[in-house]
Amino acid sequence: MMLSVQDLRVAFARERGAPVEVVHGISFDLEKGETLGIVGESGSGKSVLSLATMGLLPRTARTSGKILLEGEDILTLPEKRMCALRGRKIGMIFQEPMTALNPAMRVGDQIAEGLILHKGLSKSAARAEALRLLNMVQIPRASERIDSFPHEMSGGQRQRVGIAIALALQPELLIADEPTTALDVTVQAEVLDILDDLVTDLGISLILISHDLGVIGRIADRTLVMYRGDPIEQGETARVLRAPSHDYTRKLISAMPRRVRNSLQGVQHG
Ligand SMILES: Nc1ncnc2c1ncn2[C@@H]1O[C@H](COP(=O)(O)OP(=O)(O)OP(=O)(O)O)[C@@H](O)[C@H]1O
Repeated sequence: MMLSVQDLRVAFARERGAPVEVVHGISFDLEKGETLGIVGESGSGKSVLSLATMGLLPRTARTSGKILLEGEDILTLPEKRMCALRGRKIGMIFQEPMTALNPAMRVGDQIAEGLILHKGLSKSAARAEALRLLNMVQIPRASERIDSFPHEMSGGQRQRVGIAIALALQPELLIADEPTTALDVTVQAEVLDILDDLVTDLGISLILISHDLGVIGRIADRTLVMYRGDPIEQGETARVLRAPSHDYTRKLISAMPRRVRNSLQGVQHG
């Protein structure tokens, strides 16, 4: 088992009064090579859950339950050990690649940086690896683009660079928080397909977080639906889409464009 979250609760301390609980007892398991989609509206606790998994909750957070990463409980690990896991075992892909990338540094150098720092690669070996990664995320003319600055690339290409950076240290678990929300719909599909292929090829486990069930439905094996901090439904994505057991899930499904809904539910249409 890659990740096992067991009855996770997160509350935030306030200056006055009792802490406010925002995640109310979430449990799920994630196998190696599996993609779990977490869907829910704004404020449902998706980001708090992903920060908890990265060991990045603010000091005001109070937690209970367990987040076992290959058996080690992230909630009780010393910061030093957590730092070692972050990046190495767990990679993160962010919503807006422009804010995650350094605008003043060539993309190849940004990918190489982690390899030199954490893996002890020489400059030239790191550059060669950066080029391999850029090809892997299907950046066209990668040998030229390696020397581009982020602003010289399209949004979709920047997000691919973000994926390359996350993959550089060969993590076993990737967390992608709204990775395509900032992109055009056609580019969204491309980036999701690349992510899906990589996860399959490399045998990585992926947590894909989105408010959009259309995004989740495209690549997630299993889906967890969250509503105001509660896990209200969880199961195989195909089952959740075809036979949702909760009204809120039905609402999310009917909010999708019909064409997307039909294709995800496997409905034939002309
Ligand atoms: N540092 C914090 N201190 C206090 N409350 C917080 C903190 N971070 C998040 N919350 C609260 O936790 C709840 C869940 O927030 P979270 O960001 O996880 O939602 P989300 O589902 O990721 O929403 P979005 O899609 O808008 O990012 C919200 O009510 C939010 O106000």
